[in-house]
This record gives sequence, structure tokens and C-alpha cells, in this order.
Amino acid sequence: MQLKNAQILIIDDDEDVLIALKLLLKSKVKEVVTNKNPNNIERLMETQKFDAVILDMNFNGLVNTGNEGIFWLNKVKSKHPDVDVILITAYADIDLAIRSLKKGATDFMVKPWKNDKMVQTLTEILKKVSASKTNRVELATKTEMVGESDAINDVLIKIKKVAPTEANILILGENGTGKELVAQSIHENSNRKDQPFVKVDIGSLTTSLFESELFGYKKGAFTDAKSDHIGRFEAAQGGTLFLDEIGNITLQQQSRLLSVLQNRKVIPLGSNVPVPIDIRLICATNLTMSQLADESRFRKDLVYRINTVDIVVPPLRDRGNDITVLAHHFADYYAGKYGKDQMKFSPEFLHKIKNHPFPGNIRELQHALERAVIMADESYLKATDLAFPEIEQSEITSHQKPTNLEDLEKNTILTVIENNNGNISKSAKELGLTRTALYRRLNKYDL
Ligand SMILES: Nc1ncnc2c1ncn2[C@@H]1O[C@H](COP(=O)(O)OP(=O)(O)OP(=O)(O)O)[C@@H](O)[C@H]1O
Repeated sequence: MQLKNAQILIIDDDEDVLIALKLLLKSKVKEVVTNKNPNNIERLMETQKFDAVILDMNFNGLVNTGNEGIFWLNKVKSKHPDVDVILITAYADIDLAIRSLKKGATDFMVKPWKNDKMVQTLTEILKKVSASKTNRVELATKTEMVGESDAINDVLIKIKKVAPTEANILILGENGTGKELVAQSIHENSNRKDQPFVKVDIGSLTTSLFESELFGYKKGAFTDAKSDHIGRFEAAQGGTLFLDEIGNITLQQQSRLLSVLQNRKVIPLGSNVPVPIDIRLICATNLTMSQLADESRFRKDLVYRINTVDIVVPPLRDRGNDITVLAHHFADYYAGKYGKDQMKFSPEFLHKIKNHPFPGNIRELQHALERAVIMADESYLKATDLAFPEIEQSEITSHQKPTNLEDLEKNTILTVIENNNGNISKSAKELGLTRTALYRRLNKYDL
């Protein structure tokens, strides 16, 4: 990344430091946000994406041990491992420098810093590829698989292991979790990457289309067969065939598929000449393994055949902070697509997104963000810009809805503040509280 595109957060309780750094960096980077209170770091970093944080080490004027800096460094790194942190301190201390570097700081500066050294350090840090800074598994993929959670990292580790093999892969996961993206990643990281990747939504093929689509046909094989047509198996020759929604095919279709996979040959309709096929097979389904094991629904021998290795893609609700990371990713993407400024999130927007169960997973989040970016009047996404489709809402089971009193109170407070455009006095009045009582509740719920 180039310095001019970077967004930098500076946290220091010394106003003069904040002003000096802002003046130095303002014209060189995309955005500089300054703040005096380290307690605000978490909120700031959730509502906006930062590429680097410049962090003071001594917030308590009385004790200059630097421990506070390391405490806040740990906080930043635990939630945002990709973000570079440069620590600054007025007290040169080599032990402290080494300690902070071991704890994940990218660099360390002593006050007063030299302006050109600060700019040079930032430039060099941002130039580095993020892959070298985290233990996230990096894959060669055209479509980026965004996410920092352990759950998605486990999937990436598995992809990296299985991709170079010829093993048949079965991908399991709820709708919209990214199964197709996983299949593409496997192909793009395999030895077949320069050959075709062919996707067939096999679950939606009617009985009559099943064979002609998959195995092809010869001219005259049936009334509408005006010319020869190669099937998807042949189209994927040398590459990867991705059969999506495999759990939805009939027992008869399963037996046809099994025989092709066993013989590694297809016979196009209207022909009696078998065509040898060389494909790597990846299948996907939103059924669980135990549903697939139900023999009245799915042939056991076919399950064995398609499933040398299985990869389970976790639902979004089990991916922790990935919801925020993906939301920023889609907000940036759609802001670019629709020619808008980069979007920031209001705390209420963030709260709403973090508390939605996302039954439609990443696809639902993606659509919600696209809509929010389109509807937003300014470059600040508010909770009211966020709407979740009825179709997904109906799938939310009652136990996922907030039922405890604290959640209800929290949601009511957020809605009222939003309706009053963030005006605390008006919101307190509407809620029948004093301003202090409202602030106490905002504090209690970390809002
Ligand atoms: N980790 C990710 N990072 C960025 N985008 C993602 C990620 N995972 C999924 N997506 C996006 O979410 C959408 C849904 O993903 P995908 O089609 O791969 O899901 P799926 O599980 O195959 O869905 P279905 O079961 O409905 O076929 C796509 O637009 C995809 O690009």
C-alpha cells in the first residue's frame, strides 16, 4: 500500500503531539484521525478501517513504565492483527523497545522524533505485504477470501493442504457461506489452475437436462439436438469440475454420476463411443454430513467417492470479528463501485450488524452492505441504512431474537439515539432519563 492511500490513527494524551503529527502527515496520507483517550481505540477501529496506528506508550503522567502502551498494543493486535502499530515514547528504553516489538509492534520511536524518519518508517511499513505480518494462510486466489477468524483460517489451512493433490473434495456449509469461493481457491491453488474451472448447479438440473448437460449429446440424439454438444465433464477436461448442490439430486441421477466417476468415461447421448475424462472433482452441499449419511436420500458409495476430504465452511455467526471485517470490505467495495467516498460506520450501525444472526451468511451481509451504501446520504452508515430482507428474517428462530431485558434496553437506547440524530439530551428526554443516567447506560453497554 502507498502512503497516500493510508488511513492512520494516532493516540496520544499530549495534544501537542497529536497536532504535530497531524500537521506532518495530513498532506501525505489519505486520512489522519487523532484521539487523546486510548479507551476510544476499540470503538474507533471498529467504525473505521485503519492501516496503521501510532500509539503513545505513557498515558499516565505519573508512572512512565510504558506498560500502558503495551496493554493498548495487545488490545489492538488481538482484534486487528493486520494493523501496524508504531509505538512512541519520550523515554528511550531499549528493553521496552524490544518488549513492544516482541508483542507485535512494527516499530518504535523515541520522542522527539525526526519528521523524515517518521514518514520513511510509515512508508516502508505500508509497502510490506500483509501476508508477511500475520499468520493468516495466504492463497493465490483471484477472489480474495476475506476474514481473520480462526474458523476461516482453519479452512484456508485445509485448502492449502488439499489443493495440490488430486483428492475429490466435498465442501459442506450453509447457503452463502462461501463454498463456491472455496472451490475456486482449491482450483486456483492446484496443478490444474491453468485449465478450466467448470461449475454446474447440478441440483437444479431437471431429469431430462441432467444427462445432456453433464455428458453431452450428438446431433440428432433427440428432437432439439441440432448439432453435437459437449457436456460439462468434457468441458472441464484437464481442469476442475465443481458440482454445486449435490445433495439435491435424485437416487437415479446419483447412480448415473457414480458410474461415470468409477469408469472415468462419459458416453454422450446418441453415441456409443466412451470419452475418457480427466477431471478433478469438487462437490458442495448445504446438507450436513449426517443428512448425507441418510441412505434413503443419498447413496453411501457415492458419498465415499466424492468425499476423499471434506471441508466444512463455518456460518458467519461463528466467525467472530469477521462480520466487522467483511462489512468494511463490502462497504469499501460498493463505495468504489457507486462512486462514493469511503464509508465509516456509526456505532448504532455496527451494533445492529454485530447483533444480526445472518441466516443468509456472507451473501446476506454483502447485499445488506450494498443496499446500505446505495441508501446512505453521506459517507457515514447509520443503522437506518441497514435493512435485512424479509426472506432471511423469517428464518431467524425465536431463540436468536434478543429476549433478555438488557438486550431490549440496549436496542431501545440505540434506536432512540438514532432517531434523535445522536442528540443525547433529546434522547434522554424521550427515554425518561436524565442525561447522566443515559450516559451511565451507554457506558454500561459499551456503546
Ligand atoms: N471470505 C469471503 N470474503 C469475501 N467474499 C466472500 C467470502 N465468502 C463468500 N463471499 C461472497 O459471498 C457470496 C456468497 O458466496 P458463495 O456463492 O461462494 O457461497 P455458497 O456457500 O457457495 O452459496 P450457496 O450455498 O448459496 O451456493 C459471494 O458473492 C462471495 O463472493
